[in-house]
Amino acid sequence: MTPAARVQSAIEILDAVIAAARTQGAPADRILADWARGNRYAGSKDRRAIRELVYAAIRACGPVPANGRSAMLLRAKNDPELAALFDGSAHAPAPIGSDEAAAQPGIAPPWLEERLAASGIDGDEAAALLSRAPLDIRVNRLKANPDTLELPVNAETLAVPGALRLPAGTMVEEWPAFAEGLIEVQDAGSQLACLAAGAKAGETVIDLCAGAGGKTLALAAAMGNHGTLIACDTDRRRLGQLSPRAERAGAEITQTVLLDPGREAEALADWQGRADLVLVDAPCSGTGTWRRNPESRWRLTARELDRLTALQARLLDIATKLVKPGGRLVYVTCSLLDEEGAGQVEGFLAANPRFRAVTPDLPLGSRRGPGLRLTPLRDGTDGFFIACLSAT
Ligand SMILES: C[S@@+](CC[C@H](N)C(=O)[O-])C[C@H]1O[C@@H](n2cnc3c(N)ncnc32)[C@H](O)[C@@H]1O
Repeated sequence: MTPAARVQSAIEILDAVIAAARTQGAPADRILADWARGNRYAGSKDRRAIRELVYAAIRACGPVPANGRSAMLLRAKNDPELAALFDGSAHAPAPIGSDEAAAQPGIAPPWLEERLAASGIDGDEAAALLSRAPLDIRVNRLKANPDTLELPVNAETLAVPGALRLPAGTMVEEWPAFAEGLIEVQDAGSQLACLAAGAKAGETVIDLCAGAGGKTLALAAAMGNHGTLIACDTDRRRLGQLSPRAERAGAEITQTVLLDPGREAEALADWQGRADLVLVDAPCSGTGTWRRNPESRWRLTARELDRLTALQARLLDIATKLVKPGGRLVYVTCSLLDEEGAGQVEGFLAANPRFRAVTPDLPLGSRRGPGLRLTPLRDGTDGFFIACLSAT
C-alpha cells in the first residue's frame, strides 16, 4: 500500500470506530482486526502503520469527531508530511479544502474533562491518560520465582513485587512461560490493588466482581493456594474464562459463582458475615484505562456514569453483609473520577459506621480522600482508586 492509501484506509476505519462509539458497538481493536481480515492485500507493515494512524487520531480528538476525515485532518494540521498525502491520487484522500474543518482537539468531551479536572486530573495528569501503555506482567508465585525466572527478553523490574515491564506489543502469549502459567499479563496498578487487598493463606476471600479473574489469580497466588477463594460475576462469558486460566496458573482454590443481577445476595446467602476479605473491583467508567482504549471516552455519557455510581454503591452494600467482624472490604475502580472513588467511599463510610478506612501500604500511589490513587503520570500504571475498609 502507498502511504496515502494507508491514510485513506485509516480514515475509513475511523469512520467505523466513531459510528461504533455512538452506538455502543465494537471496540476499535476489533474493528481494526476485522478490517485486516477483510483486506488481505494489506501486509503486516501496512497494518501496523494504519493502526498507528488510527490510534494517533483517536488520541488527538477530545469530543467525538464528526467523521474519520476530520479526525485525520486534526493530526495533519501539525504534520505537513501527513497533510501532503491528501493529494487526490488513486486510493489517496481527497485534497484538503481551504475551508474544511478539522475535529476538536482535547483530552475528552468537555463535560468529562470538567469532571476529571474537578477530581484533580488536569494538565499533564490528564494528557498522560492518553499516553501509550507498556505491557506489564505478574510472575505467578504459585509456579515461578520472580528472582530466578528467565524470559526471552530483558524486562524492567518495578516497585511492585513480582511485576515486570515489557515494551508494548511484546508477544508474551507466544512464550512457553505464558503457556505454562508462570506469568500473567496484568497492569502494575491491578497488581497493586491485589497487594492492597492483602489476602493471606487460610482466609475466606470473595472476589465479588471477578470478571475473567485477573485479580482472582493474583489473590490465589497471595494465598499460596490455601483457603477459600470465591470468584463471582454476573457475566457468564467472562467468568467462564476463569477456569482455564486458573488451571494454567495452578490456582486450585478458586470456585466460581455466577450472580443474577439484582439478586446477588441470594446466591451468596451461605457466605453472609463469613468473609475475611471481600474485593469489590467495581464496574466503572474506566477513565484510568484510556491508554489502552482511548475511544472509550467517546462512549461514556453522564447518564451511564450515574448508572455506574449507583451500581458501585449497591455492590458495596452487598459486600458489607459478606464481611465478617474484623474482616475487610477492598474497593477498587480503574477510574480517576471522584464520584467513583473518593466520593463514593466517603458516602459509604458515612452510611456504614461499622467500617473505617485504613491507608493501604503500597510502594506507589498518593492519598485521595479515604483511599489511594494511582495515575499514569505519577505512577506509570493505569489510573486506579483503591480503598481498604476495615470492619468492626
Ligand atoms: C472492573 S471489571 C472486573 C475485572 C476483574 N476483577 C479483573 O481483575 O480482571 C467489573 C466486573 O463487574 C462485573 N459486574 C457488573 N455488575 C455486577 C454485579 N451486579 N455483580 C457482580 N459483578 C458485576 C462486570 O461483569 C465486570 O466483569
